[in-house]
Amino acid sequence: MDNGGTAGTSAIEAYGLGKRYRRGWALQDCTFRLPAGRICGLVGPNGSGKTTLMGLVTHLLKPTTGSVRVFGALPGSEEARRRTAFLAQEKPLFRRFTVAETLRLGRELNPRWEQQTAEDIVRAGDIPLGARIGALSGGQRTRVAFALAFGRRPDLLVLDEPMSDLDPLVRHELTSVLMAEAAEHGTTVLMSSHHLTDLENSCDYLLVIASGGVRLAGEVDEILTAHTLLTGARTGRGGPPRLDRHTVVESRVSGRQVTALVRPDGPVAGDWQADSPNLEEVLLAYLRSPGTPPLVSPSAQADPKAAAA
Ligand SMILES: Nc1ncnc2c1ncn2[C@@H]1O[C@H](COP(=O)(O)OP(=O)(O)OP(=O)(O)O)[C@@H](O)[C@H]1O
Repeated sequence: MDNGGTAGTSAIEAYGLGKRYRRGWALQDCTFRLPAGRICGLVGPNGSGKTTLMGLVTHLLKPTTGSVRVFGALPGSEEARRRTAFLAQEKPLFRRFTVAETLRLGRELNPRWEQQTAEDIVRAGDIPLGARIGALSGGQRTRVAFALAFGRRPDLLVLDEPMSDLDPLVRHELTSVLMAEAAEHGTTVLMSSHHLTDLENSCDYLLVIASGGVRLAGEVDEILTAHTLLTGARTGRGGPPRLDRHTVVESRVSGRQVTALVRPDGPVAGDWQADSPNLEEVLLAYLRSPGTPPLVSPSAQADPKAAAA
């Protein structure tokens, strides 16, 4: 992958980041690092602060506590604005504009605009440039919004549930567009979604937030290999021994069978069948078990100096 000379650098570095509204905290003590060039899924229950975090990264919101940097710059700075594109859930496009007029506006507003990239994305969806935005389907509108975002040639693309209103086929197709464009240009993507299978198919990095901050952060492969799915019998001779040594993320009993997702600390003894979990199993276990100690892999650990530089 071409990282555009950004390999090893941080796209986002957040330290103790928090946002409080009158009614209370929307995001608290959020500390993580997103290395440049990654496609990162942002996961959390409703109301856990995903949109708030994206607002802080894109300078739509100001933090109450802590700090955040985008490629080392303050989100409100000229550099961070130039390098960041944000696609909000509502995808604000002018319904009366044609697709061509929409792209022309993108060109006029953005010095780094790449007309060819934007047009290619639109054409690949067989959308006529003369069509009015208001006459497009939801999937076609999302494609035009993607074209606008990628046409800006951002180094960081922030997407708030970009596929939420699309059917599975269009979601699958636009996920491929997103991955191909990001890989070609070395774009870092931070994308919130509740579709865990979509994330499994597109993301190589993961950030899970829930009340109280970051629950999981790091490379998908690292996160998966840190966990084991154990299955054993609940009672009787040879039943599975206790798992005290290990971090038990979640343990469920179904009939006489026990299933446990654990972060093993050394070999697991006893009468367990051990399997590798998939990403959906890990994510669901963490979302259901907010008390589990967080797992932040070394590449996702923020440096307080870099986050506040
Ligand atoms: N402008 C605001 N004023 C007051 N409270 C707000 C505001 N925006 C968000 N909140 C509150 O902050 C919390 C986090 O909201 P946020 O939209 O960031 O969550 P989310 O994870 O994106 O949720 P969802 O998955 O439902 O989109 C919620 O309790 C929400 O009610």
